[in-house]
Amino acid sequence: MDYINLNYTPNENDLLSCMIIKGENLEKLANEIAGESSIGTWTKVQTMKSDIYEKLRPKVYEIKEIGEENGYKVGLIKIAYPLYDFEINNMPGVLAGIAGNIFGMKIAKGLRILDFRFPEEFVKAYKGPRFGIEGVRETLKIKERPLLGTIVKPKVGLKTEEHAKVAYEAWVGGVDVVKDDENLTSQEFNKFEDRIYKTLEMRDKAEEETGERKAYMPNITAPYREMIRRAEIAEDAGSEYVMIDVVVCGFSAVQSFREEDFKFIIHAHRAMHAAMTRSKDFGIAMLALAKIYRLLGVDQLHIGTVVGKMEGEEKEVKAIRDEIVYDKVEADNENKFFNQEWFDIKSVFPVSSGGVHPRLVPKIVEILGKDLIIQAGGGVHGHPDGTIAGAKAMRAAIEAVVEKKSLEEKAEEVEELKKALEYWK
Ligand SMILES: O=C(O)[C@H](O)COP(=O)(O)O
Ligand SMILES: [Mg+2]
Repeated sequence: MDYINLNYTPNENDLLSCMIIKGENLEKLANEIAGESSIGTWTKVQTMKSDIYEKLRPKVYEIKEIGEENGYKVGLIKIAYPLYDFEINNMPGVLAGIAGNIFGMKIAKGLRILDFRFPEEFVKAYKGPRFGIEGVRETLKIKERPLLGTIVKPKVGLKTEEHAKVAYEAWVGGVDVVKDDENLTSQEFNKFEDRIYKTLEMRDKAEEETGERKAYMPNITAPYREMIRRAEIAEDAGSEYVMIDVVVCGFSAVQSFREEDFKFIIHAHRAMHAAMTRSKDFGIAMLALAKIYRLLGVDQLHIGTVVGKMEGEEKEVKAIRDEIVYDKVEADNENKFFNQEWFDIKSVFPVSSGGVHPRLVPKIVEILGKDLIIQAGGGVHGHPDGTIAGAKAMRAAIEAVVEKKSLEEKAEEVEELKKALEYWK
């Protein structure tokens, strides 16, 4: 079987995949990757028919040697798969092919998927976000400025009443959205059912007192049926949002959840993504995952901060932002390897979270723009004067950006910001 065809020009209906591979012989490796991810195996099989080969075989249409590492060749390859290979609206099934067995092949000394190009028919088979940036802004009645979020801290341990009180303080201090942390689910000390009602009660109180829209993002991460049960509780309690740890819950759960009848804004936390995205040798780039989550239909997705505590370089994080925000994305051959059209699929609100505090806000907005949800956990609840002061300081930092003032200038007006700037150098 030969899947190499360097003269092939991808058809607009092909699903394309781009990856960096490492091995002794790039052609041989690319050929095996193409086969293993579609119709091939390690040997010729008597059951293969010529029409299967004709209709379903992928084509490796680009192989570019880009270097050498530990005696192995490193190359960038592109593969085109005919859509006929797939059940197109079954994301787990599709990934079992194009991002399945191939990572474990002995012959591959490195294999990192950088990008996919999803063709029109494929894109249109998915729901995409229900709300997108526009819908979220409309719900929260915030037109232009970045949204301010916080994560209740400590991550786990607060009792339900304490959790609701911290949320309340964050809201009245100026936070728009309060979320559970990724590892808070329904522990003994803070049961989901109690937490959601008590926290939403506090949301209502904060809305009344501030005259602003406030929202809570309860984490419904759990085995799927329990996730649904918790979503029903969230619906009953009057939450606009649910939060899902999308990587650990899995592609099947995320796709299914979006296909349910709920009308929630879905906040996607990406806990565990780095197990797939961080290694330069093996894995899948966050950009490729982000495109998948946009198709599946999350409304908000953590993409990184560049300047905060989590790994993620400026160009990469910006490229991820482009892929989830814009309708048409052009390849830059550095992080984005394909032009991608999103047709009617809505945008996803990018979320910058992890190690954020007021001093970092101007830089984050400079890099990623105003269509952003800026979240700070430690950067709110770590303020020397507590949560309300921390929320005020973060909100003032966002206002400074909007008003085109320096943080120092704004700090002259807002004592809490001044203190935060002194505390977090
Ligand atoms: O879930 C998150 O995004 C993190 O918990 C952020 O927390 P931090 O602002 O304290 O880093
Ligand atoms: Mg967290």
